[in-house]
Amino acid sequence: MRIGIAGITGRLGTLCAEEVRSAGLDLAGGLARQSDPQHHIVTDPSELAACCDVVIDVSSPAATVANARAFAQAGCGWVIGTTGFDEAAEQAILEAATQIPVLRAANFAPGLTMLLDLARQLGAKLPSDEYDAEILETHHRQKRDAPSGTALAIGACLAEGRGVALKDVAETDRSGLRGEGAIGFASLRAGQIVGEHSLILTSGTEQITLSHRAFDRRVFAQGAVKAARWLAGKPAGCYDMTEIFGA
Ligand SMILES: NC(=O)C1=CN([C@@H]2O[C@H](COP(=O)(O)OP(=O)(O)OC[C@H]3O[C@@H](n4cnc5c(N)ncnc54)[C@H](OP(=O)(O)O)[C@@H]3O)[C@@H](O)[C@H]2O)C=CC1
Ligand SMILES: O=C(O)C1=N[C@H](C(=O)O)C[C@H](O)C1
Repeated sequence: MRIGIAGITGRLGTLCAEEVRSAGLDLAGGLARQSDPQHHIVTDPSELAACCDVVIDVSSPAATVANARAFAQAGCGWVIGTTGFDEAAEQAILEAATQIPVLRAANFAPGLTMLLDLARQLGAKLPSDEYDAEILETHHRQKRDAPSGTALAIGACLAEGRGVALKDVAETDRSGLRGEGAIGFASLRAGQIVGEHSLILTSGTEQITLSHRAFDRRVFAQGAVKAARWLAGKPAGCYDMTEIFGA
């Protein structure tokens, strides 16, 4: 099975390449902003897609629209770990998923995949007029997007459990009073912290916190490679990490 990595020179992409090799799979090449023919690194996503069964994309939202077109045209699978998309990128992903298999996960870690399901359950069971929901995420100083993709995914699952859409209740600007039923977000950026997320639900009489801490970025790379192996040859559509780790 031939795997390509978009963002191969990055923090996560480098580790994904190592995991592909150590799983005995064929690392067909990579995509970055600078080509490097000696290491099969190209700048054109069509060139990468032409030699891959699946591409693991851990690059940048700026690359997503072009990647979507190229991968859909070539018919290769697309595992998306990138976060921080705008509306155009979201649309491009949905369109691509009508033509190719797309597995999208803001977080490839097994524990976090479980946490998403727990968030959905808590949303369904703990009433939003009694339990205030806050999501706190902490990452390294190089991270560009906030809230993190994982924080937004936790919020979306909690909102789903509550029977509302996250966009209607998300609060990222914390000036003024918190809204009724709001899901609040807070972000910290410091040092080399790999990734920490907490969902905190607080009533007048108790508090429950679900927390996840990734202390080795390899947990994401391993999940991404498992996802790529699973996705190869699947029908077109949208998939997520519950296919790999259950929930
Ligand atoms: N799903 C998950 O479990 C995880 C997701 N992530 C997400 O993965 C993404 C990458 O994170 P990280 O590795 O830390 O980031 P880095 O900045 O370290 O790496 C980004 C990579 O993408 C490439 N790149 C950037 N812009 C473009 C572009 N316009 N076209 C093609 N390639 C581009 C860079 O190439 P160059 O070197 O040439 O600049 C580099 O290889 C982020 O969105 C992050 O949130 C991160 C960790 C876990
Ligand atoms: O940029 C990162 O590093 C991470 N990004 C993902 C996110 O935005 O949720 C996942 C992980 O927490 C690390």
